[in-house]
Amino acid sequence: MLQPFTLLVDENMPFAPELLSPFGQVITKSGRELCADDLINIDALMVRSVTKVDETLLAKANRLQFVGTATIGTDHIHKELLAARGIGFASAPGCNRIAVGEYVITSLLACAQYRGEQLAGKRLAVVGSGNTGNAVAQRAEAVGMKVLRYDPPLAAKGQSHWTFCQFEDVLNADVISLHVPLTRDGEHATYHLFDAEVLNQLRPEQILINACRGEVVDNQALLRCVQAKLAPALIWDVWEAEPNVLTDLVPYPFITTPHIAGYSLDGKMRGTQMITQALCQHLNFLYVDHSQQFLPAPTLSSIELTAPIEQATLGQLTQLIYNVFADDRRFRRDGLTAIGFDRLRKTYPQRREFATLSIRGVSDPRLAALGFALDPA
Ligand SMILES: NC(=O)C1=CN([C@@H]2O[C@H](COP(=O)(O)OP(=O)(O)OC[C@H]3O[C@@H](n4cnc5c(N)ncnc54)[C@H](O)[C@@H]3O)[C@@H](O)[C@H]2O)C=CC1
Ligand SMILES: O=C(O)C(=O)[C@H](O)COP(=O)(O)O
Repeated sequence: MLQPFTLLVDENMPFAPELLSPFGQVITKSGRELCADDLINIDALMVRSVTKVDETLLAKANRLQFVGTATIGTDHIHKELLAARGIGFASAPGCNRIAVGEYVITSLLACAQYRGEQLAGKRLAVVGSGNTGNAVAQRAEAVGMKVLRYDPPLAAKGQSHWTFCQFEDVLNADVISLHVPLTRDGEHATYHLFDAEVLNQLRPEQILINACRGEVVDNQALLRCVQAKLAPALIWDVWEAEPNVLTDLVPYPFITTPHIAGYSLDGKMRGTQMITQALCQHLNFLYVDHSQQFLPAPTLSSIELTAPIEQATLGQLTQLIYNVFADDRRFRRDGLTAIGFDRLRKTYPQRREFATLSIRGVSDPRLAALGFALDPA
């Protein structure tokens, strides 16, 4: 008897059943709990970052022909293994870049307001000038910051129009925002790129943001710095060894969250849509994009501004759409155990991107650069 095409999908992948059911039977399961037996008679596997796709997971995969991850990062995927076994693979580059940009700028504006500082004129160093780093750079420039880019692999290619800075310049920037993939080998490995030696050169007046991967910063070394009151202000979304966070470090950041910087509903939808499209290509099917019809209308879609825009106004606007302090509170209260951490991510409230808010009454280009929609009426 002909077996139906069967897809195994992480249950924490919004809109996956809607988009993937035309291909065959969709089975959903907790991505953290997937094991080799689950892969028996599975044709396509769709994961998120919490599933390690390696020899162990694929040990009994007798029919697997495609793996998709609805994420930007791919450090959880043994890509060489997939290639060696002739299994197609796709990730979702850039899917949640806007969400990361919005997380960083919202947190940064809040931090600056709290410290009574103006961001305009300050230097922000983006470490990793790819999709998320550039989303942050665009928003930082929108609020008047001077952006420095540090990206040796890209600089070595010599094809970019950016000017790149040295690591020393990064260490002297007012704000340092990390946006590199987690890599453990090679000349530009990022594992503990910010180790004790680097962290010890930073100062409390600075702000250090990690919204890429926890292992890029030595968390124990960072803890020693904060305990010695020598660390920069921290905006902290990712942790070494998630979902087991270094709880001693949690009280210190200005804002801290359970790896949700990229968790806009729009970004998650883009991730699902991109791997659906890639599966279509793999199967030589014609792809028609129906994804937008599943996104709900935003709760707040329009607002009128009546006064000139100051930094405080920008901060208020960003928090109107993205309440980062609510994420921070929930994490500190409920996210410090592995179960709590995963539960917060699984039950993450609906968060929309700034583009869903249309602003009337002013035509300030900063608003468009931050991602808001401008209504000329
Ligand atoms: N917290 C969250 O929710 C999210 C985290 N991420 C993480 O952020 C990472 C970056 O994402 P994208 O910007 O979209 O990736 P990307 O691939 O577009 O850009 C990464 C850039 O980092 C550069 N790079 C690599 N090694 C470097 C090094 N040693 N020093 C400086 N630059 C280096 C690369 O040349 C590249 O230009 C992802 O790999 C993922 O792990 C991504 C999305 C959401
Ligand atoms: O896209 C990435 O890379 C990320 O870090 C995702 O936002 C992580 O989300 P999950 O896959 O862990 O749900």
